[in-house]
Amino acid sequence: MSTGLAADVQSERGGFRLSASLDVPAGSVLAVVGPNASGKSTLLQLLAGLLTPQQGTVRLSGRVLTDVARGIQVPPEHRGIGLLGQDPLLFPHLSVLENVAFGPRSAGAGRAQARRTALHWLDRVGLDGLGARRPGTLSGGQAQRVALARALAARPDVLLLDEPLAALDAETAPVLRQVLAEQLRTTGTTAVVVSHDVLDAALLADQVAVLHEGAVVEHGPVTEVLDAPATRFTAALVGVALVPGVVRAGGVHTAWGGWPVSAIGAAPDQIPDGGPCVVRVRPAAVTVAPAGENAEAGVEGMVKWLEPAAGGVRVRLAAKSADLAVPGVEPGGKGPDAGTDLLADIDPARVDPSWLAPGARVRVRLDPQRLALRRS
Ligand SMILES: Nc1ncnc2c1ncn2[C@@H]1O[C@H](COP(=O)(O)OP(=O)(O)OP(=O)(O)O)[C@@H](O)[C@H]1O
Repeated sequence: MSTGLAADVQSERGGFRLSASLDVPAGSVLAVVGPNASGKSTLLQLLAGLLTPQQGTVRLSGRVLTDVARGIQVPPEHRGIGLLGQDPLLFPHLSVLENVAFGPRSAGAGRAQARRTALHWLDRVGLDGLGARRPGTLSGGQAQRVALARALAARPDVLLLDEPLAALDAETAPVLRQVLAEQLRTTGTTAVVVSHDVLDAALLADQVAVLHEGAVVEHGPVTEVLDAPATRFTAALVGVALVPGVVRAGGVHTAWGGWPVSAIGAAPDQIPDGGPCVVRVRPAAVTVAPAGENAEAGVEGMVKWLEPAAGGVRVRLAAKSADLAVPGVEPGGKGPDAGTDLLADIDPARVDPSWLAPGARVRVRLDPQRLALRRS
């Protein structure tokens, strides 16, 4: 049966407070994304019934699973909720096949039927032929795949997945992401997927909730939230910079340069003259060159650090000099991506430590056509 999950919970454990309200409509997938220690696993434990909140309720299709005020806490095994945690927790004394057949058997399937179901799921996760092995003989990634097959084979009303692809290598993760996406879609399973990879949210989920320090800071359809992050936390997760600026006399002024409002690709209708604004800058809008090159174009910035990125190197840039500051513009809020830092992607062929290294001064140019503007 397809079901919907609704929770409104407040929890405190070891000095960490979580307060979250979410609604996962029947048959839809919610991605919960956020940095380390933001409370993602805690939230799943509260939904699964492994943890009791200090206050709040959890309901599944109108059935009360948790209601602190009424003293109701349905135990995990009676919730109709399957949890695949970061630790695969396979039964060590059972074979791989028996592990996967466990759910169907518990749900009343006969031995032969449960075996067929288990073989099907082992095949789907690319582990056919390993059914007779014991979990102790598997690699970490293989064990994670068995755990995924076991979770899928049990066909719970709601599936909670905590970083289901984290232990998998770069070749296996996309294959299993696809298996998972297909399974969730074709069975209409209601699911909550925790990840700090926004790709999981983009490919698996309908809705996304962004957690930061135990609070939901953004919640909405995946395409909207990831395309136009409203908070710096979400922007940091999707690799977009939110640069503060001010609109004056039809122009936008930021620490990274100024442009006529009309030149900006996606501009809102009305920002009053003198009004603060936020310019959304994707890495693709940023060009970086050695400091001496094209001195007339762009502004100077400083390389903070470099990291590998898909198809190149991602650079974090700081607007270092004081003369880049825009008078009257608040330099930025709090958080991991506060301030005027930019991200840029550089083709690996152009990466040369003689000009591109932490601390180096570089020339930075933004393409106004690729920027988006909104009120602050
Ligand atoms: N059993 C526990 N007892 C006390 N505090 C805990 C316990 N488990 C987690 N915490 C704390 O709760 C906070 C949130 O942890 P949680 O595991 O929910 O975060 P997360 O977003 O899932 O992180 P990660 O991405 O690193 O898995 C952290 O500060 C953590 O130290």
